[in-house]
Amino acid sequence: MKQISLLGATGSIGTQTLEVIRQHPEHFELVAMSVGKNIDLALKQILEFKPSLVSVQSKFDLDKMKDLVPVQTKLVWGEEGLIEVATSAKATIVVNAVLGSVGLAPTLAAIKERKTIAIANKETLVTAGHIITEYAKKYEVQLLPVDSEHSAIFQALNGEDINDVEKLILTASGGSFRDLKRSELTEVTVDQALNHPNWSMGAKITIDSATMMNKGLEVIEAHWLFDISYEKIEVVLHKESIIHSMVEYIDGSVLAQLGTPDMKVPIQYALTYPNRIKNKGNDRLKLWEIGKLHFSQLDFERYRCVELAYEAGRIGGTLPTVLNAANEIAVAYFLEKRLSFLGIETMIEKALEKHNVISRPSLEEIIATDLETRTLMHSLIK
Ligand SMILES: NC(=O)C1=CN([C@@H]2O[C@H](COP(=O)(O)OP(=O)(O)OC[C@H]3O[C@@H](n4cnc5c(N)ncnc54)[C@H](OP(=O)(O)O)[C@@H]3O)[C@@H](O)[C@H]2O)C=CC1
Ligand SMILES: CC(=O)[C@@H](O)[C@H](O)COP(=O)(O)O
Ligand SMILES: [Mn+2]
Repeated sequence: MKQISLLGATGSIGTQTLEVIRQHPEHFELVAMSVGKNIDLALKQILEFKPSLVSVQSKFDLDKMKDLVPVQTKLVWGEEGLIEVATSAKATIVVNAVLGSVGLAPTLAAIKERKTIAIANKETLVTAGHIITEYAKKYEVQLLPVDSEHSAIFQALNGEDINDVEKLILTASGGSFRDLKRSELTEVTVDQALNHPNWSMGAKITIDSATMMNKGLEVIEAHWLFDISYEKIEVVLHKESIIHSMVEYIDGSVLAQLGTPDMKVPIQYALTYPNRIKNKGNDRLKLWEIGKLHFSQLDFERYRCVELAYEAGRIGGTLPTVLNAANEIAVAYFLEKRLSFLGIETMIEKALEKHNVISRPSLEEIIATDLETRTLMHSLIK
């Protein structure tokens, strides 16, 4: 039995994690969880899973909920609440499915308590990958990828020496606008952007897929998770999202992980690792039904955000922090219809240009850079 603490229980990854737990009560128990603002869903989840600790984003919501939860459920709130959930003494594994760099502090706190981390929250690795991986090494904690591409690579690596790897090949669907030319992107709407061809996900990552910043963030995520240089990370367009990613070894062998686009598969693998258990609920891959798989080379001019992410990753220091924070703010403005689709990358590029990079930044410098970038973005966009 594994005791799970789940950050971001009300989100797309969070609810799918609960589905995996629901399907395997003999293997998993939810002991703690955090939510943001969706307290209606949170209350249902609390009544079903009976975690002993729950964090909500605001004190206001905590006060609204306190008479509605079982007496055994302790309620906490804010960043301290997230940290309390991430470090819950009852948990052995923390699933980080929260959105954005708010996931950084609880992840570090969980590592210090030697919890295994199943990490979906890529923004945390992008903003402070060197600190997370340094802590993980120091406290001998395993970071288990949940992101589909990184789970695929992790499975294809299967413990092989990273020095035997020629390159990692991340697959990219191309997102909602993959059939449009760059000149056709000027008028696209939020609703159109939210219509991902293959995956049903939270709003922010769906927009990231449309700009392909998602793939850029994933390149940086792969760099940190697998300790590999950017020169050895490649992106290939694969519109079916059936091959979730590949590892090319130095002898020319290429190992891929395939499956229907279903996040419950990598979530379950992270929870059962190093073992596998029967997946009771997913659609199995029937290649004869799909018939053909397509691949094409990435055009960096069409997908400018991927280029920006490679540049930020290669330069390193505080630049990935700026990339991530600028992207979080720009996407939020786009979702509020206060910034155009192409405005997202224009604003990110401005923030990157204005930044004086600090190399090997401390945690304090990362936090300060994140905040400064958010402030700058508000002033640039408003
Ligand atoms: N969705 C997917 O299929 C995939 C997602 N990922 C990554 O997983 C992470 C989560 O994505 P996804 O599930 O789509 O996102 P969602 O927006 O669906 O869910 C985000 C979760 O985080 C909570 N949350 C948001 N902001 C805060 C905050 N400031 N404080 C506390 N809690 C907060 C939300 O709470 P509430 O809703 O209650 O406000 C919700 O529970 C992201 O990093 C994403 O890139 C990676 C691969 C695939
Ligand atoms: C499910 C998942 O891992 C997402 O990150 C997905 O990869 C998005 O797809 P694209 O970024 O390839 O459109
Ligand atoms: Mn992914």
